[in-house]
Amino acid sequence: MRFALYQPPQAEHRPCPVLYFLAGLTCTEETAAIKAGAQRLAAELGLILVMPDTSPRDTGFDGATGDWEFGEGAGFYVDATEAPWSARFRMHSYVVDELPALIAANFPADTSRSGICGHSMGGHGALTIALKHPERYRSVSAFAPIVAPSQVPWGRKALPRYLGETPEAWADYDACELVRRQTFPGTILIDQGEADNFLEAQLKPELFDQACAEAGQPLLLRRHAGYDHSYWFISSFIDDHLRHHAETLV
Ligand SMILES: N[C@@H](CCC(=O)N[C@@H](CS)C(=O)NCC(=O)O)C(=O)O
Repeated sequence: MRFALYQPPQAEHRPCPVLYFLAGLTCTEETAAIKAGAQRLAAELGLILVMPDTSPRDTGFDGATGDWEFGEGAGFYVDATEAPWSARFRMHSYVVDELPALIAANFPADTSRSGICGHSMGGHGALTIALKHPERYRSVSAFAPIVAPSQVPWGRKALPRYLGETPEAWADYDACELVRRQTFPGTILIDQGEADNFLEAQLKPELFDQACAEAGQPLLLRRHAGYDHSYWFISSFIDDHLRHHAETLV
Protein backbone atom coordinates (compact mmCIF):
# COMPACT_ATOMS: atom_id res chain seq x y z
CA MET A 1 0.00 0.00 0.00
CA ARG A 2 1.13 3.55 -0.73
CA PHE A 3 0.38 6.67 1.27
CA ALA A 4 1.55 10.29 1.36
CA LEU A 5 2.51 11.99 4.62
CA TYR A 6 3.17 15.63 5.45
CA GLN A 7 5.21 16.24 8.60
CA PRO A 8 5.00 19.78 10.06
CA PRO A 9 8.06 21.51 11.53
CA GLN A 10 6.73 21.08 15.10
CA ALA A 11 7.25 17.33 14.75
CA GLU A 12 11.01 17.88 15.13
CA HIS A 13 10.43 18.81 18.78
CA ARG A 14 7.37 16.84 19.92
CA PRO A 15 4.86 14.25 18.75
CA CYS A 16 2.11 15.84 16.66
CA PRO A 17 -1.55 14.92 16.16
CA VAL A 18 -2.57 13.17 12.96
CA LEU A 19 -5.25 14.07 10.41
CA TYR A 20 -6.13 11.38 7.86
CA PHE A 21 -7.50 12.55 4.50
CA LEU A 22 -9.31 9.91 2.45
CA ALA A 23 -9.64 10.64 -1.27
CA GLY A 24 -12.40 9.78 -3.72
CA LEU A 25 -12.95 7.70 -6.84
CA THR A 26 -10.06 7.71 -9.35
CA CYS A 27 -7.68 9.26 -6.80
CA THR A 28 -4.34 8.06 -5.45
CA GLU A 29 -2.20 8.97 -2.45
CA GLU A 30 -0.90 11.91 -4.51
CA THR A 31 -4.20 13.64 -5.27
CA ALA A 32 -4.88 15.44 -2.00
CA ALA A 33 -1.17 16.04 -1.40
CA ILE A 34 -0.97 17.91 -4.72
CA LYS A 35 -4.40 19.53 -4.97
CA ALA A 36 -6.02 20.10 -1.57
CA GLY A 37 -3.55 22.76 -0.40
CA ALA A 38 -3.63 21.54 3.20
CA GLN A 39 0.09 21.69 3.98
CA ARG A 40 0.43 25.45 4.55
CA LEU A 41 -2.01 25.61 7.47
CA ALA A 42 -1.01 22.14 8.72
CA ALA A 43 2.50 23.61 9.11
CA GLU A 44 1.11 26.40 11.28
CA LEU A 45 -1.18 24.22 13.35
CA GLY A 46 1.31 21.37 13.76
CA LEU A 47 -0.79 18.64 12.17
CA ILE A 48 0.66 15.55 10.49
CA LEU A 49 -1.37 14.80 7.34
CA VAL A 50 -1.72 11.19 6.21
CA MET A 51 -3.17 10.63 2.74
CA PRO A 52 -3.58 6.95 1.80
CA ASP A 53 -4.23 5.52 -1.64
CA THR A 54 -7.88 4.63 -2.35
CA SER A 55 -7.35 0.86 -2.78
CA PRO A 56 -4.71 -1.82 -3.20
CA ARG A 57 -3.05 -1.80 -6.64
CA ASP A 58 -1.83 -4.34 -9.18
CA THR A 59 -4.12 -6.99 -7.71
CA GLY A 60 -4.50 -8.86 -10.97
CA PHE A 61 -8.16 -9.65 -10.14
CA ASP A 62 -10.54 -9.88 -13.07
CA GLY A 63 -12.53 -6.64 -13.22
CA ALA A 64 -10.24 -4.76 -10.81
CA THR A 65 -9.26 -2.20 -13.44
CA GLY A 66 -11.01 -0.45 -16.31
CA ASP A 67 -14.03 0.81 -14.33
CA TRP A 68 -13.51 4.04 -12.38
CA GLU A 69 -16.43 3.24 -10.04
CA PHE A 70 -15.23 -0.18 -8.87
CA GLY A 71 -12.03 -2.01 -7.98
CA GLU A 72 -8.64 -0.33 -7.98
CA GLY A 73 -9.11 3.36 -7.13
CA ALA A 74 -12.57 2.59 -5.76
CA GLY A 75 -12.11 0.58 -2.56
CA PHE A 76 -15.05 2.30 -0.78
CA TYR A 77 -13.24 1.90 2.57
CA VAL A 78 -14.89 -1.46 3.29
CA ASP A 79 -13.51 -4.87 4.28
CA ALA A 80 -14.75 -6.97 1.36
CA THR A 81 -16.27 -10.32 2.20
CA GLU A 82 -16.80 -11.58 -1.37
CA ALA A 83 -14.15 -13.45 -3.38
CA PRO A 84 -11.80 -12.48 -4.87
CA TRP A 85 -12.02 -8.97 -3.34
CA SER A 86 -11.94 -10.19 0.27
CA ALA A 87 -8.29 -11.25 -0.13
CA ARG A 88 -6.99 -7.72 -0.82
CA PHE A 89 -9.73 -5.06 -0.64
CA ARG A 90 -9.70 -4.45 3.13
CA MET A 91 -9.46 -0.67 3.20
CA HIS A 92 -11.49 -0.32 6.40
CA SER A 93 -9.02 -2.37 8.47
CA TYR A 94 -6.12 -0.75 6.64
CA VAL A 95 -7.19 2.79 7.55
CA VAL A 96 -8.35 1.98 11.11
CA ASP A 97 -5.63 -0.47 12.25
CA GLU A 98 -2.71 -1.16 9.93
CA LEU A 99 -1.93 2.38 8.80
CA PRO A 100 -2.10 4.04 12.27
CA ALA A 101 0.22 1.33 13.68
CA LEU A 102 2.66 1.99 10.86
CA ILE A 103 2.48 5.77 11.43
CA ALA A 104 2.97 5.37 15.20
CA ALA A 105 6.02 3.16 14.68
CA ASN A 106 7.77 5.31 12.06
CA PHE A 107 6.86 8.99 12.57
CA PRO A 108 6.77 11.46 15.49
CA ALA A 109 3.01 11.10 15.75
CA ASP A 110 0.71 11.17 18.75
CA THR A 111 -1.92 8.81 17.34
CA SER A 112 -4.05 9.17 20.47
CA ARG A 113 -4.93 12.52 18.91
CA SER A 114 -6.30 11.58 15.47
CA GLY A 115 -8.93 13.10 13.21
CA ILE A 116 -10.33 11.96 9.89
CA CYS A 117 -11.53 13.85 6.84
CA GLY A 118 -12.36 12.86 3.28
CA HIS A 119 -13.87 13.74 -0.08
CA SER A 120 -16.75 12.03 -1.90
CA MET A 121 -16.06 8.26 -1.59
CA GLY A 122 -13.40 9.33 0.95
CA GLY A 123 -16.01 11.44 2.76
CA HIS A 124 -18.07 8.27 3.04
CA GLY A 125 -14.94 6.56 4.38
CA ALA A 126 -14.30 9.29 6.96
CA LEU A 127 -17.89 9.37 8.22
CA THR A 128 -18.35 5.60 8.43
CA ILE A 129 -14.95 5.02 10.05
CA ALA A 130 -15.49 7.75 12.67
CA LEU A 131 -19.03 6.56 13.42
CA LYS A 132 -17.85 2.95 13.78
CA HIS A 133 -14.79 3.85 15.89
CA PRO A 134 -15.51 7.03 17.87
CA GLU A 135 -12.87 5.94 20.40
CA ARG A 136 -10.13 6.19 17.74
CA TYR A 137 -10.92 9.62 16.25
CA ARG A 138 -11.54 12.86 18.08
CA SER A 139 -12.81 14.82 15.08
CA VAL A 140 -14.40 14.15 11.68
CA SER A 141 -15.28 16.20 8.60
CA ALA A 142 -16.06 15.66 4.92
CA PHE A 143 -16.30 17.38 1.55
CA ALA A 144 -19.21 16.30 -0.68
CA PRO A 145 -19.46 12.86 0.95
CA ILE A 146 -21.47 9.87 -0.20
CA VAL A 147 -23.69 9.60 2.88
CA ALA A 148 -26.13 6.85 1.88
CA PRO A 149 -24.31 4.36 -0.35
CA SER A 150 -27.08 1.76 0.12
CA GLN A 151 -29.43 4.11 -1.72
CA VAL A 152 -27.36 5.64 -4.55
CA PRO A 153 -25.94 4.23 -7.81
CA TRP A 154 -22.25 4.32 -6.77
CA GLY A 155 -22.96 2.25 -3.66
CA ARG A 156 -25.57 0.02 -5.28
CA LYS A 157 -22.97 -0.93 -7.85
CA ALA A 158 -19.94 -1.45 -5.59
CA LEU A 159 -21.27 -2.68 -2.23
CA PRO A 160 -22.93 -5.90 -3.48
CA ARG A 161 -19.74 -6.89 -5.27
CA TYR A 162 -17.59 -6.28 -2.18
CA LEU A 163 -20.07 -7.34 0.51
CA GLY A 164 -22.65 -9.63 -1.08
CA GLU A 165 -26.32 -9.09 -1.77
CA THR A 166 -27.61 -8.60 1.80
CA PRO A 167 -28.62 -5.00 2.58
CA GLU A 168 -27.61 -5.54 6.24
CA ALA A 169 -24.00 -5.80 5.11
CA TRP A 170 -24.26 -2.50 3.20
CA ALA A 171 -25.89 -0.80 6.21
CA ASP A 172 -22.72 -1.49 8.17
CA TYR A 173 -20.92 0.96 5.83
CA ASP A 174 -23.70 3.51 5.40
CA ALA A 175 -23.31 6.76 7.37
CA CYS A 176 -27.08 7.38 7.47
CA GLU A 177 -27.62 3.95 9.03
CA LEU A 178 -24.58 4.10 11.35
CA VAL A 179 -25.43 7.47 12.91
CA ARG A 180 -28.76 6.02 14.02
CA ARG A 181 -26.89 3.27 15.88
CA GLN A 182 -24.18 5.37 17.52
CA THR A 183 -23.53 9.10 17.37
CA PHE A 184 -20.10 10.73 17.22
CA PRO A 185 -19.03 12.76 20.29
CA GLY A 186 -18.52 16.11 18.57
CA THR A 187 -19.88 18.16 15.70
CA ILE A 188 -19.46 16.67 12.23
CA LEU A 189 -18.48 19.31 9.64
CA ILE A 190 -19.60 18.79 6.03
CA ASP A 191 -19.10 21.17 3.11
CA GLN A 192 -21.10 20.63 -0.08
CA GLY A 193 -21.00 22.57 -3.35
CA GLU A 194 -24.40 23.36 -4.87
CA ALA A 195 -23.00 23.11 -8.42
CA ASP A 196 -21.66 19.59 -7.79
CA ASN A 197 -22.60 17.29 -10.73
CA PHE A 198 -23.06 14.37 -8.34
CA LEU A 199 -25.18 16.20 -5.76
CA GLU A 200 -28.64 14.95 -6.62
CA ALA A 201 -27.98 11.40 -7.81
CA GLN A 202 -25.07 10.28 -5.63
CA LEU A 203 -24.50 12.53 -2.62
CA LYS A 204 -27.90 13.54 -1.18
CA PRO A 205 -26.63 15.38 1.94
CA GLU A 206 -30.24 15.99 2.99
CA LEU A 207 -30.50 12.30 3.92
CA PHE A 208 -27.62 12.63 6.40
CA ASP A 209 -28.99 15.94 7.67
CA GLN A 210 -32.25 14.19 8.47
CA ALA A 211 -30.58 11.10 9.97
CA CYS A 212 -28.41 13.31 12.22
CA ALA A 213 -31.42 15.36 13.33
CA GLU A 214 -33.31 12.17 14.23
CA ALA A 215 -30.31 10.69 16.04
CA GLY A 216 -29.38 13.87 17.92
CA GLN A 217 -25.99 14.06 16.14
CA PRO A 218 -24.57 17.61 15.98
CA LEU A 219 -23.88 18.38 12.30
CA LEU A 220 -22.66 21.55 10.61
CA LEU A 221 -23.68 21.11 6.95
CA ARG A 222 -22.62 24.08 4.84
CA ARG A 223 -23.89 24.44 1.28
CA HIS A 224 -21.90 26.67 -1.06
CA ALA A 225 -23.52 28.17 -4.16
CA GLY A 226 -21.46 27.82 -7.35
CA TYR A 227 -18.91 25.26 -6.09
CA ASP A 228 -18.51 21.92 -7.91
CA HIS A 229 -17.09 18.51 -6.94
CA SER A 230 -13.46 19.32 -7.70
CA TYR A 231 -10.37 19.93 -5.64
CA TRP A 232 -10.82 23.67 -6.37
CA PHE A 233 -13.79 23.41 -4.01
CA ILE A 234 -11.75 21.48 -1.44
CA SER A 235 -8.84 23.92 -1.56
CA SER A 236 -11.28 26.80 -1.01
CA PHE A 237 -12.51 25.42 2.31
CA ILE A 238 -9.69 23.12 3.51
CA ASP A 239 -8.53 25.69 6.08
CA ASP A 240 -11.90 25.56 7.85
CA HIS A 241 -11.58 21.77 8.06
CA LEU A 242 -8.05 21.89 9.44
CA ARG A 243 -9.18 24.40 12.08
CA HIS A 244 -12.20 22.23 12.90
CA HIS A 245 -9.84 19.30 13.57
CA ALA A 246 -7.20 21.40 15.34
CA GLU A 247 -9.79 22.59 17.85
CA THR A 248 -9.92 19.11 19.35
CA LEU A 249 -6.53 17.70 18.31
CA VAL A 250 -3.99 20.42 19.07
N1 LIG B 1 -13.99 10.29 -13.73
C1 LIG B 1 -15.20 10.90 -13.27
C2 LIG B 1 -14.97 11.92 -12.21
C3 LIG B 1 -14.40 11.30 -11.00
C4 LIG B 1 -14.27 12.31 -9.91
O1 LIG B 1 -14.82 13.43 -9.94
N2 LIG B 1 -13.52 11.93 -8.90
C5 LIG B 1 -13.36 12.81 -7.78
C6 LIG B 1 -13.63 12.01 -6.53
S1 LIG B 1 -15.25 11.28 -6.59
C7 LIG B 1 -11.94 13.33 -7.73
O2 LIG B 1 -11.52 13.80 -6.70
N3 LIG B 1 -11.19 13.24 -8.83
C8 LIG B 1 -9.80 13.60 -8.86
C9 LIG B 1 -9.52 15.03 -9.17
O3 LIG B 1 -10.45 15.84 -9.32
O4 LIG B 1 -8.32 15.36 -9.24
C10 LIG B 1 -15.93 11.54 -14.43
O5 LIG B 1 -15.34 11.63 -15.47
O6 LIG B 1 -17.06 11.98 -14.20
